[in-house]
Amino acid sequence: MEPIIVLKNLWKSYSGTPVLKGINLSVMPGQVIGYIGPNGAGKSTTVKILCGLLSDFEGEVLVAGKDIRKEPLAAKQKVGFIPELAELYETLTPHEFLHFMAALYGMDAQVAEDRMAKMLGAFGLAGNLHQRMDTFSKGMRQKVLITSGLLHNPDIIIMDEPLSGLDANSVIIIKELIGKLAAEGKTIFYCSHMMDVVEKVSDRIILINQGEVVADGSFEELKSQQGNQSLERIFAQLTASDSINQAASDLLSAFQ
Ligand SMILES: Nc1ncnc2c1ncn2[C@@H]1O[C@H](COP(=O)(O)OP(=O)(O)OP(=O)(O)O)[C@@H](O)[C@H]1O
Repeated sequence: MEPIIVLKNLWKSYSGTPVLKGINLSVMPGQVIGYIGPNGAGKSTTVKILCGLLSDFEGEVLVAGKDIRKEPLAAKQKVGFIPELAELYETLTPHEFLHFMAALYGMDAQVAEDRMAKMLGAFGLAGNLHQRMDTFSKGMRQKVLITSGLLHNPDIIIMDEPLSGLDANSVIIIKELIGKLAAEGKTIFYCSHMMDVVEKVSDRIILINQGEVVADGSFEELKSQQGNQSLERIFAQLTASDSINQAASDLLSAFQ
């Protein structure tokens, strides 16, 4: 089996400052990757490159066997992106917005219609299909974004903090959905700071720090390497430059 995502010696700089420093990764179809790292580690930059939103990088990126720079449209057809925050066209209804997205992907309108009805129904939004999204709560918007990322049935699903704003029941639905999508052979690239969720849903965890991979393996493998700790502890051990307790005290001292 061929890897579905390949990053070869990926470097990316902003104004001459490198933020990704030679990332190498091979992801096999059906894997659920938990891509984690501290603020500013380079997660969103990696995701933007994978989605074809940034092209001024060095190295090679293959998505579903396509070079993302040479064949961006063919690669993007295979990818569904669920961002944490996105510009939704708020004056549209989910029905209008999702049909617009479906048309961009060249989907059959009836297939899109049936899928959006089922997906929004599963999220409890069946009654909101024709309501303008400027009246929606954060969680309702997030459910529309998730639907939009999955509507064209992509082989690769890239999620950047997809649970942001979702209530507890919806979080459970998404966690279950990730497992079911992977069982169908979909590849999930899941970026998050929610360590408990990453621990549960991922079968491979990649930890980056300052633009470099510092750990790569299943949760069990990371635990055996790092001394049987929670993912939160492993994360802190591999990425915190200063004591976390000290940082909390320093923050508090600002009020004294
Ligand atoms: N458009 C930009 N111009 C300049 N610097 C940028 C730009 N976007 C990101 N950076 C810098 O690149 C580094 C990596 O940012 P990135 O957004 O990829 O991190 P991240 O791991 O997603 O962080 P977070 O967890 O906070 O979302 C940071 O130092 C950030 O300041």
